[in-house]
Amino acid sequence: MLIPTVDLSSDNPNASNQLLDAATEYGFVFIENNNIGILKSNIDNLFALSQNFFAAPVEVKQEVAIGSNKAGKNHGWLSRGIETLDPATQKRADVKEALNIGAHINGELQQALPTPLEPHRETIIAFQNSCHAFCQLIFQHLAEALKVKRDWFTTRHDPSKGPSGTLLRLLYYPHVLDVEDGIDIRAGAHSDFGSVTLLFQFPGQPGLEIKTPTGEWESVPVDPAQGESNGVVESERVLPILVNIGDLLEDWTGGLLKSTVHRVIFPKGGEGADRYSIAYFCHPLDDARLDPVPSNKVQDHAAKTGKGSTRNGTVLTAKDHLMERLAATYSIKT
Ligand SMILES: O=C(O)CCC(=O)C(=O)O
Ligand SMILES: [Fe+2]
Repeated sequence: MLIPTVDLSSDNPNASNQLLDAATEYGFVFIENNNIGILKSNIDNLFALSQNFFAAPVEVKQEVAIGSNKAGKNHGWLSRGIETLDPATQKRADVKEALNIGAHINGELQQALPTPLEPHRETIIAFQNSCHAFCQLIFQHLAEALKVKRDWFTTRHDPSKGPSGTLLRLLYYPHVLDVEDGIDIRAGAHSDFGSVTLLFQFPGQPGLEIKTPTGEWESVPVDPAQGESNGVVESERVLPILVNIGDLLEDWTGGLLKSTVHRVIFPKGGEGADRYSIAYFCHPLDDARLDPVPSNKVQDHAAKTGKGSTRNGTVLTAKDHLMERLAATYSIKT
C-alpha cells in the first residue's frame, strides 16, 4: 500500500477523480503542484518559529497553557504528558508538546500568542490563510468528483461566515536519550476529527505511520519521491503536501471517504533526534449542518454502510460532531 501522489496542476484533467479515489481508498494523499501558494519559504519560516517557541523556557510556554485564561479552551500549549491519543494501548502519554492556534476571525486571533511568537502574528495569520485556501481547493475538487455543486463544501468552510473548530497545531516530539521501558510512541494511534488535515513534516524527520486495512503499520515518507529527486536533497526540495481525511468528512460522506488511523513512532535508531511537524486541521463552520452530501456516490455508499451524521434522527452540526469526538477522546463534558 503506497499513498498516492496527485498532481493538482491545471494540466491534469483527472485531478478531481484521482483525489476522490485516494480519499476513498487510502484516506491519505500527497498533493504536488498546487497553485495556491503554500510556499516552501512559508513552511520553512513556520518551522523556524516553532523551533523557537518550543525551545523557550517552560515559564514562557506556561503563560499560554491550554485551557488557561490567556489561551482558552482547546487553544494554547500542551506540555509533554498531557495528551495520550490511544489510552487503551499506550503505557505512557505521547512524547510530544503542541501549540494549538485557533482560526483568526477577520484577522484577529482569538487567543494570546506566546511572547516569542507575538512579533510574528501576521506570518501566522498568513500561513493559516494559505492553508485554508489549499483546503478549499481540495474541497472544490472533491465536490466536482462527487458531482455536487462546486461550492458545496467551500461555503460550509467559509471563515467569513462564522467560527469553526479549525486549528493550526505546531508539534514538537523531543528526543529521548534512552528509550525507556514503555516509551515507544510519540503520538498514539488515532484518526483526526475534522474534515481534512494538512500535514507538514520536517525534512529528514520521519516517524508517521498509517494503519493499512489489514491492520499493519506502514510508514509514511516525508518525501514520496525519495530516491528519485535528481540529486536534490529533501530539505531543498518543494515537498508535496500530505492531506488526510478526518472523521467528520468520513461521516458526512456515509463512510465513502476514509479517515485512516495513524500514529507517530520513534524511527529505529532515530530516538535521539527531535521531530517537528505542523498540522492544519480544517473543520466546517460550527453551525454547518451535516446533512448527507447530496451525491449519488455518497448516498449509495451510505445505504450500504449505514454510516452518517444523524443521531436518533437528528442531523448533527459540525460543532456537535466535534464535541462528540472530543468527549470520546478527552472525557470533556459537552
Ligand atoms: O506529527 C505528525 O506527523 C502527525 C501528527 C498527527 O497525526 C496529529 O497531530 O493529528
Ligand atoms: Fe493525526
